Amino acid sequence: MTTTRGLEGIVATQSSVSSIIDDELTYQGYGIDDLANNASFEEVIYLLWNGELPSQKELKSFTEKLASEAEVPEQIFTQMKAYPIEQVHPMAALRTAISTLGLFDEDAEVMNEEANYEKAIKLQAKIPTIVTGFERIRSGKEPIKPNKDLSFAANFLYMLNGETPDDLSVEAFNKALVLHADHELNASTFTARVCVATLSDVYSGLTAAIGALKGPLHGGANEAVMNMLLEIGKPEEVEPYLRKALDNKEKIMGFGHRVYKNGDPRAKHLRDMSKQLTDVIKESKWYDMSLQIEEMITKEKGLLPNVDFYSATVYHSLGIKHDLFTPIFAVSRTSGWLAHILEQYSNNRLIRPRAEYIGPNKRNYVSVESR
Ligand SMILES: CC(=O)SCCNC(=O)CCNC(=O)[C@H](O)C(C)(C)COP(=O)(O)OP(=O)(O)OC[C@H]1O[C@@H](n2cnc3c(N)ncnc32)[C@H](O)[C@@H]1OP(=O)(O)O
Ligand SMILES: O=C([O-])CC(=O)C(=O)O
Repeated sequence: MTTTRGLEGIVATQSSVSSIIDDELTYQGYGIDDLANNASFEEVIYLLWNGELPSQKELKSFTEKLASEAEVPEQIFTQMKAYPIEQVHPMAALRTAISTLGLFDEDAEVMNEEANYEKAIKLQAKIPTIVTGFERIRSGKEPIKPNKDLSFAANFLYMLNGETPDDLSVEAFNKALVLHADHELNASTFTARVCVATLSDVYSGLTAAIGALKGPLHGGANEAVMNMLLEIGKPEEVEPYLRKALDNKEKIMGFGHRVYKNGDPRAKHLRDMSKQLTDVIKESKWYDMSLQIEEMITKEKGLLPNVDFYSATVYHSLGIKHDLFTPIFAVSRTSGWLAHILEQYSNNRLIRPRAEYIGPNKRNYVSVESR
């Protein structure tokens, strides 16, 4: 038996949802640059789940269906109000809320293609309401009901802040959602597939995926990037901070990638948005510091920024609290997780690899009195 640490390079499944070939990312064959520059997030969800971009008519009815499912059972919010809210990370709250949501779906255990697609719609529609509702509750405010007349991106910002967002914010947020929607067999998507490959239900798959995204080596890195920038504080501190971190062999959040060795194709879009948005809020120092960090880490370690690096300053510029960055990643990635869950069900086989045993040799039990 040979083991491959972290399953690096192992091809564990076939998928038509998204591909990374020669450092190029596509969703169902459409290049990420094309989608990021042109598509609405609603179109991307439809594409990931159906394999084709929607016609105008299909998009209209899909968008209406999503909007009609956006409210959540009041009990979700009642339960949140009972959490020890000041110690609860929003990703932990989201993980619990998605699991709880399953309790209120009478079809949670129904296992057929149509029922699973319906559950996908419900989950994608409700996750923004949950994330924003939690933020409102912990800020001592009431959750805001979804507005059916707004796009997915605009409605998220509206439910978060209680105001109709400006066009630039909506455009930037929509682009961020498109860029984060899917990414082949990343750790959280693999987690979702492993879970549902036991023929467990969609809610379990999504709950498992959220747990995997939460960690700082994966989706949690975007919050960690902002924490690093805050800790550094000002441009002149970048060099000494990084020098110390590198000397201590610390990981620099937002850099490196298991698959991309020549750079993450999503990063340039986020870098451009970060420049534009930090200028708008007159806090260009965050962008300048990010560039400085990029230059030094690339020069000294040969590492390039991943999707999490510049998304941090994009979300910060949109006035979003830093511990909501990863839940926002989850709102977007739910579309990809669900596409993979539906694909897994459609051609399922239990996922069960082997472990190379490195424990003690076989030995005999010794009774507790003789130990
Ligand atoms: C959406 C996403 O999930 S994107 C990734 C988000 N995560 C991060 O940004 C966290 C920081 N980055 C990392 O920890 C890693 O680059 C990962 C987890 C993304 C990829 O990890 P792996 O493919 O396992 O690479 P691994 O951690 O083995 O790194 C290889 C070498 O590069 C170094 N390295 C990799 N990333 C970094 C980093 N961000 N900072 C400093 N050194 C790094 C490692 O220390 C290691 O060096 P060594 O060979 O001297 O021990
Ligand atoms: O693919 C990965 O390993 C991590 C990543 O970039 C993502 O999930 O978007």
